[in-house]
Amino acid sequence: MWDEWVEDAMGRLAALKVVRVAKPISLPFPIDELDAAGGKLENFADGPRPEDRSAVEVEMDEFTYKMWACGDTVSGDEVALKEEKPFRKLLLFSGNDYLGLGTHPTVRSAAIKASQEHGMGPRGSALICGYTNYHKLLEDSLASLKKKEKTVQREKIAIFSDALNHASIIDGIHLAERRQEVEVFIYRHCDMAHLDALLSHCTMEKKVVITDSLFSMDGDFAPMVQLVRLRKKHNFLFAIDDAHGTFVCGNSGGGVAELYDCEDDVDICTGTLSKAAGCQGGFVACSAKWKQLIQSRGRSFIFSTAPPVPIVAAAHAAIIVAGKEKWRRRELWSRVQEFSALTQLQVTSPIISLVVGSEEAALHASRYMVKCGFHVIAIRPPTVPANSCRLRLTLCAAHTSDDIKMLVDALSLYIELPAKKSRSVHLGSRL
Ligand SMILES: Cc1ncc(COP(=O)(O)O)c(C=O)c1O
Repeated sequence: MWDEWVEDAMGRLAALKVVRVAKPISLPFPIDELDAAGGKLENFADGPRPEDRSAVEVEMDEFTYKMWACGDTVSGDEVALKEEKPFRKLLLFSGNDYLGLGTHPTVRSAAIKASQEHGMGPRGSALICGYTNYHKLLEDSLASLKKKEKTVQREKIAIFSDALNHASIIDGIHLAERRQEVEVFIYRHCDMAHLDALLSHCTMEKKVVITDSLFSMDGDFAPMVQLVRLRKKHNFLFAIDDAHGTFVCGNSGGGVAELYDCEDDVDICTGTLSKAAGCQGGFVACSAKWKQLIQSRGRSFIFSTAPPVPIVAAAHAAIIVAGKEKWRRRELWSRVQEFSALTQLQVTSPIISLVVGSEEAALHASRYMVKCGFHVIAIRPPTVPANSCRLRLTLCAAHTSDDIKMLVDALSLYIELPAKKSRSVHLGSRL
């Protein structure tokens, strides 16, 4: 059905002569899959190297450290970055670079080489002059990772969105609402009975279900199996935001749909290159038909400058490294298991949500952790609902088993054992 509707929309766009296609620009240095870094895409390893640690070791100047540890707010303006200032070493447990690829030598050299040869271009939107052979190569790599094709709505659309979806989805829905193109139905977080009921009562023909695949704050997975079952029953377009799953989940890093073996049941998969790819930017993996429609109608694509070539080259290199260095995913999931075993908490992903309750309690816990040498952030409203303030920890392949033990030691002052059953962990009242 959706294929026919997309074809129909394309037909209308063609009649209006507003179908757009990006015309690739070939940059002077030809690239192919083995040569995107300007040299060979090599320098792979079987396990962690000393330089991997730079993904999780950070320093904080004494002033900022004291302000954080004492609970004062710091604007960042007061900090004079003088070399002689003492710096505190902290272990980062709050980033999203899950595989530590942002600091990988191959990714670095791809960006360096591309910036030396092409600068920060292309400085134009993809439809104008911003679609280079680097962008095409990255697109094709992402399409094969996600098993998708390379490559004027009149009726309203019903959008069904999980209550805890990411802000970017909510903002996208608001934009569509303002254009009076959609009717929105919010279903309770991961509540498939609620979603089923909403779908059953909806008489609109075109239905879309959109969900985070791995929720960014709670670290829980969308119920993919049940969602696929509901898709068969209600014939909706199934869209997932795989920002935290891409490169992290599935044997080949294809994401949450690969993990649940349902890639063909996901119609549209969005993702980011700023988390486990360690770079910047995002993508939409979809069919060739959808790609055409998005290229012709997607306002943020049409009216936005294309990403700079060095970032595109680095992101492509990151995909190659993530495919070759499978140990990174193994290490990451080992750290998840170790954390789970040491705390006896039911942790299911590298995002660990320790719900504290009040804002003050979360800030207190974060201050305590920084004093112990861990960069751990308190998450507060509006990011999460009031009274479910939390510490959000993220694990990385560059963390060692000892890092996890030290982290758990520091947290153990606060963690109530045995674990609560829920995926979000509640800290003890000492906070
Ligand atoms: C689920 C989800 N989607 C989208 C994004 C946006 O990604 P980016 O920061 O690359 O724009 C984020 C980032 O936090 C996210 O968590």
